[in-house]
Amino acid sequence: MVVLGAPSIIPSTSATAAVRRAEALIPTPFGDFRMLAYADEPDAYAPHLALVHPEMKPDTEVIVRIHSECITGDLFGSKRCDCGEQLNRSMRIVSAGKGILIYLRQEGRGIGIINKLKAYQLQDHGMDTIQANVHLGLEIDARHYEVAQEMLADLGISKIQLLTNNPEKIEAFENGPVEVVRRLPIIIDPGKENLAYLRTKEISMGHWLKL
Ligand SMILES: Nc1nc2c(ncn2[C@@H]2O[C@H](COP(=O)(O)OP(=O)(O)OP(=O)(O)O)[C@@H](O)[C@H]2O)c(=O)[nH]1
Ligand SMILES: [Zn+2]
Repeated sequence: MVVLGAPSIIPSTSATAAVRRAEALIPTPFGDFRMLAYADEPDAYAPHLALVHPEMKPDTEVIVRIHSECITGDLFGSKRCDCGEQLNRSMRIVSAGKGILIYLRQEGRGIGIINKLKAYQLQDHGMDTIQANVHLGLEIDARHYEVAQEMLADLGISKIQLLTNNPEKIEAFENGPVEVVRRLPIIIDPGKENLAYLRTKEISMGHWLKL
């Protein structure tokens, strides 16, 4: 018999702003994961998600990807960015390494899908990804990573190997409850549609891309 609301197989160790609200097994082409939803409100529409390998061991240096929502790239395969390919590759790496993928609901570097589409339109008229956000009166990058650290702490994790090319993500972990012991690059070969975007990330945002 399935008992709804049964105790989690992954113990919860904290209850901060990101409260674990629900979880279930999700079989994917990359393997099985437990999907856990974290939110302030019990029935929040867009909770942050953790995809946890069923054999993840919290007392090891867990391989972690912190992925920011990109509906255009992740869901529809847009070639304007590298997000969809990064997501697929991350799931493969995380599955093989018995790690965790955290999916943060901060679409468009935190400005939301409506503003991201407006920014894309400006980019189609010659601005780069930074200039477009500035033109709209928005932050270049409005993302935060505290919630990801809270989720990792909730899962009992204190040391991670972080899959990223973004120096700000590494800095965000300094002095926090979770230590990044190693950075693992996740570089996607550029295509003609995203080369300029990736170059801007490398040159103006300091991403470690070696293009
Ligand atoms: N505002 C804005 N957001 C974008 C644009 N292209 C992608 N994004 C968003 O950028 C976020 C992904 O950021 P990236 O800079 O690709 O990667 P990252 O997460 O910072 O770094 P990595 O860990 O190395 O992948 C997602 O939330 C996307 O929706 C754009 O042109 N404008
Ligand atoms: Zn994207």
